[in-house]
Amino acid sequence: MPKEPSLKLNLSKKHKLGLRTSKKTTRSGNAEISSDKGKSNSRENGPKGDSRRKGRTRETQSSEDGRDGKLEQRPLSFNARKKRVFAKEETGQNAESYNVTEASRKKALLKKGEKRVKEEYFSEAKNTSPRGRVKKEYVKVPQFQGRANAKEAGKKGYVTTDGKGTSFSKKHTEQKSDFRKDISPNVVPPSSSTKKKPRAKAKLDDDVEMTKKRKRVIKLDPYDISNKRLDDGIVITGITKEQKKEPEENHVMSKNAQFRAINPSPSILSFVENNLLGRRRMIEIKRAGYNVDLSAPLDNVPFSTSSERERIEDSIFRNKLEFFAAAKISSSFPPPNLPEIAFAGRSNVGKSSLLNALTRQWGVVRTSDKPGLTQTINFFELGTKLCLVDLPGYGFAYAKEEVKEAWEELVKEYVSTRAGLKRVCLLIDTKWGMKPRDHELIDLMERSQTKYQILLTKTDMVFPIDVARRAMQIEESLKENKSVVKPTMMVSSKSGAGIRTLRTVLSKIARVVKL
Ligand SMILES: Nc1nc2c(ncn2[C@@H]2O[C@H](COP(=O)(O)OP(=O)(O)OP(=O)(O)O)[C@@H](O)[C@H]2O)c(=O)[nH]1
Ligand SMILES: [Mg+2]
Repeated sequence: MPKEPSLKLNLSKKHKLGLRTSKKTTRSGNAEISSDKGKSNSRENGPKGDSRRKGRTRETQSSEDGRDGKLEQRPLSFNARKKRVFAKEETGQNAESYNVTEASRKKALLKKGEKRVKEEYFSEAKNTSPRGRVKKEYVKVPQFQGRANAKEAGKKGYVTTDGKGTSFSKKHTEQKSDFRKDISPNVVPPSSSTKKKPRAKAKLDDDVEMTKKRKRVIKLDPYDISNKRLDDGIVITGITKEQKKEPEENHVMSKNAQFRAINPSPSILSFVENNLLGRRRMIEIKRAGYNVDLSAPLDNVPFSTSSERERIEDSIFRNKLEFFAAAKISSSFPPPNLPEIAFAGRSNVGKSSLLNALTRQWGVVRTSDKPGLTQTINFFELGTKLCLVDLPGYGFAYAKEEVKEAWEELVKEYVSTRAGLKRVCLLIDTKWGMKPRDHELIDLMERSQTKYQILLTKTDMVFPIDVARRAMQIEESLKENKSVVKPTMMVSSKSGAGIRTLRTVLSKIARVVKL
């Protein structure tokens, strides 16, 4: 504090000296620029360069301090530089503390477009401001604005070190004009700075609010559905979760709405009810007289004894189911000695399970919950009357693309060329309905005039009304087809629903057909 009056005196003297002093400082400024140029590379080369820079900063300061011999020598820190930005821009008194000599020297340095010059310029501002009271008064409020300016400067390429950058020179032109204002004692009255303060404070408040908001957004995990605030529609990167989902949901909703709008025919509805198709409660099945302790309980005669249940109504299906051939290529197909009924459909739709359920010989045909288990065309004899053929599935399967394509080609060849093939049961998952691959196969069978019948599977997975709707939907879509055999069958290998009816339909084929 005692140094302050002497410093002011010194500055005013230099102000009067004017041109002579400025010439001197300009020369010294140039000399420093050239020395800086020599060091600029070393600055970029890691800690060694940094230590040199620090050393240089000390030297520069000490030489300048030597001029007035009053300021403390110490290395520049990043924070110190930032603070000095405010000291220069916002504080009138600080500006006054600049002398003209220093101003003209800085002007010359800034023209050279050196980043280092900027650093020094701010360091000078720090050094020329008396430590203590002044700093406390003026640094406090504008600090934020100064930081913002520093950030802005960074964005605009303020720190371009090539000396040619336009953004750099632009910024320095602004700095120059600001600097002139600062050195003029009339331009920055203390009242003007106090007028600016509320605005600065408002901006500061806004900034703080913005920072808070931003922080809140970052804290939210967009994939955390447990976070209720997300469901409330808080903006995440400009789009709410609800907005994001809207088109997709609309699409799904419209499909669902279409499905729900289907009115099944009375015959389909009564078939579903008579066969207890669809998802049913255990108590309902019990009340209807079925023995729920048995596998596939609905493949049963209601209120029957055990012996009655074991007696399959159609004699053909009482025969033993025997595997006799597997084919990976069409040349390995066995000779068509028996009428054949093939089971086709997408992978995992329940083809193999249905063969077991029809014959009540669980385990003869291998099944799996992993799509793609059946990879060859498997031929099963049912006595001497009928041949059941289990085809590999198409669509999604755990197999290589080329392998799946080969299966598909094999299936297509079989259904379109096989002599002795009397019917293809095309299995469709009730829940998912028909898919493009199913339509492909249907088109092929239409072209080759192969008789096919649609079988809805896994009916125990959906509500009875939806079983009826699906059957209605498929019948409507295949109204024009010639090779399709009606009605659409509905079954569940698990509950046994619809199995007895299917047996009756299929055994008729064996009886009617003669090879
Ligand atoms: N809930 C229910 N599950 C079934 C039904 N039929 C079959 N499944 C299950 O569906 C899965 C696939 O059955 P699979 O008979 O192996 O199906 P697939 O059509 O032969 O499959 P690929 O051989 O891969 O073409 C198995 O886990 C079965 O238990 C059914 O009617 N209801
Ligand atoms: Mg299978």
